[in-house]
Order: sequence, then structure tokens, then C-alpha cells
Amino acid sequence: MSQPSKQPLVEFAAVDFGYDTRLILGNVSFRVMPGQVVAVMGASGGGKTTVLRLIGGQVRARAGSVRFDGQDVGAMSHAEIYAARRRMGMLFQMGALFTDQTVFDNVAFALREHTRLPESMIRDLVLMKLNAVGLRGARDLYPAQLSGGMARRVALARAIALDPALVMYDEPFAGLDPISLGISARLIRTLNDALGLTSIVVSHDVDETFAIADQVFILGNGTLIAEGPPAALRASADPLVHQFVRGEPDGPVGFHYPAPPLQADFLGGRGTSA
Ligand SMILES: Nc1ncnc2c1ncn2[C@@H]1O[C@H](COP(=O)(O)OP(=O)(O)OP(=O)(O)O)[C@@H](O)[C@H]1O
Repeated sequence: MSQPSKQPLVEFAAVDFGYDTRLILGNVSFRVMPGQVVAVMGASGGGKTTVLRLIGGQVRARAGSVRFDGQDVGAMSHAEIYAARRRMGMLFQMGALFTDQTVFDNVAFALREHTRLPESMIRDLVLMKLNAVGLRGARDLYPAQLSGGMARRVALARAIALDPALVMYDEPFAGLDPISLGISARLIRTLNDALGLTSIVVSHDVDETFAIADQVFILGNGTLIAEGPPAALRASADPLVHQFVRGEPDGPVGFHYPAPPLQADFLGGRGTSA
């Protein structure tokens, strides 16, 4: 019997990336092993979505390498990137469903677009995916007839329709009520394990994400400031990690954007040289 692969499914090695002259990520290295659920967290604007875009080949690293299943994404041709993306499911917060199509047709879309499977097989695959997210019975509904949590689950079924190796979630819990949020988080873990996926979740929800992740990467100040299993990060004495995990307003990451002293803007500017 062959041994399970020990090669990372995703690997960042000393990655630098910036838009224009501004560096967004500097010297970022991490690995995602097959079967893991990993979380990419950190302050807003810290480059979390950019990490997903680098993996999907929408943008390329300036230095270092981004590998997907051993292949350097930055060196792929368009055809290779297209083929690699077929092995990646993406679920974005605003990954709107097609409003004029039923739940069934939304999930069937990628199968019809990317495969030549007969409709009878597509039907079975779609219903299996819908069953996995608990919505087999909702197949004939239109998106307008779904709750926010249900719509998110349909989007999840759509993201896994092609049996991807990797599923990337960008803010999958945004806008959900606490119950739907908990259900969605557990579903990500359950599907990951039941279907043999690997999952990367970008999220701000510390509790829900820590509850399902094997490994957490925290981005801050343009680089990876911490990584480890959730329990280790919760126990971390590092002030940055501590502030992030507890959601505290005061700490190494300031609440205020740099500004002149208060008295310069109020009290008629008294006490300033301005
Ligand atoms: N196409 C673009 N051109 C120029 N700058 C961009 C572009 N896309 C993103 N940025 C900038 O890159 C930085 C990182 O953006 P990114 O979306 O990766 O952050 P994020 O950590 O996902 O943020 P959030 O949690 O707020 O979604 C931000 O400062 C953003 O303004």
C-alpha cells in the first residue's frame, strides 16, 4: 500500500508581495499539509486575501515561491494555472449565487462547465454535495428563498462540486448569526475530514476559527507574526498574539491611525506650534 504523501499541498517560501511600490507581504513562509484545516488571520488589510490570491495564481510573488501540490504557481503557464484552479474550490464572502438559477443549478454549474459528465451523473453528484451540507431538500429553491446561512451552505456545496484538493474560504462567516456561524464552521471541518479535503480559512472570528483549525497563521505588520495550533496561540505570551487572540483594543497594534495630538485638533489648537 502506498504511504500518504508528506508533501505540503501549499507551501510559501520567503514570499514577498506588493501592489505597486507598497509591500503587503514580506518574507512569508508556511506550509499547509494535506488534510489540514488552517486559518489565516490578522488585522484588516494585513494581506490575508492576498495569500489566497497568490495560491490561486491571480497575483504572483515578487520574490520567493508559492507552491501548490509541488508546482511553483508563479512559474505556471495560463493553462497550468487554469488546471490547478480546477483543483481549488473557492468560497468568498460575497461569492453570490446566481439569483436566476435554482440551488441545484448553482451547484451543477461547475460540473456542467468543466466536465462532460452525463446529466444523470451530474444529478447524483449535485444531490450528494447538497446532502453533505444538509440541503438536498432545498434543491428547487431560488437564492432569494434561502436564509443567509443556507445560501452560504449552497455556496459551499458549489465550491466542492468538482471534488477539489484544496478549498479556500474568504470570510465564510461574515454576516452570519451566531448559530449559523457555528454550523458553518463545524461544516467546514466535517466536510474537510469526510471528503479528504484540505482547507484554508481566512477569518476574523477567533473563537469559531480556533475551534476548527489544526494550525493558525497570524499576519501582521506585513509578515507572519505567529503560527501554531490554536491552543498554543491562546497560551502565547507574545503581546501581539495576545492582543489578537483576546481582541483587545490596546496593545502593540494601535487603535488609532497616526494623528496629531488631540489638542492640535480640538481646543482651538492651543498648545501646538501649528
Ligand atoms: N488590487 C489591489 N491594488 C492595490 N492594493 C490592493 C489591491 N488589493 C488589495 N490591496 C491592498 O493590499 C492590502 C492587503 O489586502 P488584503 O485584501 O489581502 O487584506 P486582508 O487582510 O484580506 O484584509 P481584510 O481583513 O480587511 O479583508 C490592503 O492594504 C489593500 O488595500
